[in-house]
Amino acid sequence: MPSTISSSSNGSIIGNAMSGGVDNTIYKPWSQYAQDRLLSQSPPVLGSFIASEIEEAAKQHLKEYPDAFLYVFASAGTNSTDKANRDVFSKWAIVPRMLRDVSTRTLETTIFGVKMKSPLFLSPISSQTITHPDGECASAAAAGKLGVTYIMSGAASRTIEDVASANGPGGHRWYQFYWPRSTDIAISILTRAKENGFTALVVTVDTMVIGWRPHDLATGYLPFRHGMGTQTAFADPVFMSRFGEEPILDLPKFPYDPKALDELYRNGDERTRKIMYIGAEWVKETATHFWTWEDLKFVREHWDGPIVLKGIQHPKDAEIAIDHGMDGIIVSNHGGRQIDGALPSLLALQKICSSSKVKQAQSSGKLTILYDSGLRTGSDAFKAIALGAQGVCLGRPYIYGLTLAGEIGVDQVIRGLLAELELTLGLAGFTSIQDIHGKAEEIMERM
Ligand SMILES: Cc1cc2nc3c(=O)[nH]c(=O)nc-3n(C[C@H](O)[C@H](O)[C@H](O)COP(=O)(O)O)c2cc1C
Repeated sequence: MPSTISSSSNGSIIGNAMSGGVDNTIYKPWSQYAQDRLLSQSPPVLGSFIASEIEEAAKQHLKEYPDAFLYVFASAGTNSTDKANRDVFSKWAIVPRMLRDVSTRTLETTIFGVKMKSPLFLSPISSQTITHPDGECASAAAAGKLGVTYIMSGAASRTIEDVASANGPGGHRWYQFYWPRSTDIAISILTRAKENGFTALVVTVDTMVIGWRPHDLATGYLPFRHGMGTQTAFADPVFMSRFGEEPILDLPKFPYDPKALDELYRNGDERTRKIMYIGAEWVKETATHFWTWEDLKFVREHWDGPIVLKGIQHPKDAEIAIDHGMDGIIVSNHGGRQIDGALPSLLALQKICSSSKVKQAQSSGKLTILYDSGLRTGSDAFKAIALGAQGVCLGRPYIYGLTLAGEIGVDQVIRGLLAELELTLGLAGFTSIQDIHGKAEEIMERM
């Protein structure tokens, strides 16, 4: 195996020396990670590369806080949509081609005019500090160092400013907007996101209210109640001025203990009472109103970068998004956390990408399509891209990496998935994402 590959390859730069006019930049392909692991004498940081084993280890790790694990793990109702999201990947099989020179491979792609090292995004996930003390800052840091785009949740447990700083000056970051009803607060949040280098806005359209999640309902687990996952609001000067307060930056940290906080509340602890009161006001701002297509005009007026709707499942909605001048969609069912018994998201992707209006908008560069929900492996990413996604979003698996090991745990999850994607690409006979994009009919078989 060659130890270096051409400059068109992806991966991280491990050296950058100019000698005699020759650029000796050495690129490390993502698949080098597999080589490194095979030669390593030590186990991987997460103990495994198998998503289900890492999930189990995260469950064990959080055994003193089972509700925190279940908040991440569980979905709506009977978890049937979550299961369907996984099962559907096995309905498509990759049919590899042989004897092609695919020794130089790249995962590079360009999205909204920005060249990216890979088509991977980290899905917006709220309240990450319930699983690890470093919360979103660790995930954003790992993504930033590996050139993966970090989508920050509007319900994060760290500030916009801190997440941007952890993601770093060269990091790619998008902001996911949970839309407050008050115009002045909405504008303030959008302005802060813009000023902190978030280049695209993700508007989540499938979570106007939280779905029926039996585990959280049975245990009364709602981190936002105690300010966990509301740091965007508590750091916002416009929102806080409504209560005559300065921004509050030290909200509950890991380990998040709802019972202890409730006890403090009952005992009249002034600070806890204040946080719980303001937290409840924020929930009223963001989780009680169903926005409509017409309302998107407001977002367009106040955000001058690309806008991406997250949670689209119906081809007609994808078409309406085009009519409303949206720049992209994330085909997602929120990991099955909103509707039990819903369409598996990969099937939704196939249907959406079969619409001629969508195809035309995508090929003319008007509409970017990302995939989300149930993605666990590099092979899953290959399939979603072959079905028409330009990029893929990873959800729960990186939170389990975070739970177990903070930033280096997220790093392992990302590297593992991208190494597997690059290997799968080559073993299937292709050298780039562009080779397989939208080619499902030629390169996969429906089972
Ligand atoms: C604990 C948790 C919190 C989430 N928070 C958000 C959020 O704040 N905003 C959002 O758009 N999606 C949120 N999601 C959904 C994810 O962005 C993504 O759609 C989902 O995790 C994909 O499913 P998967 O993890 O099974 O692949 C959350 C998901 C989980 C598991």
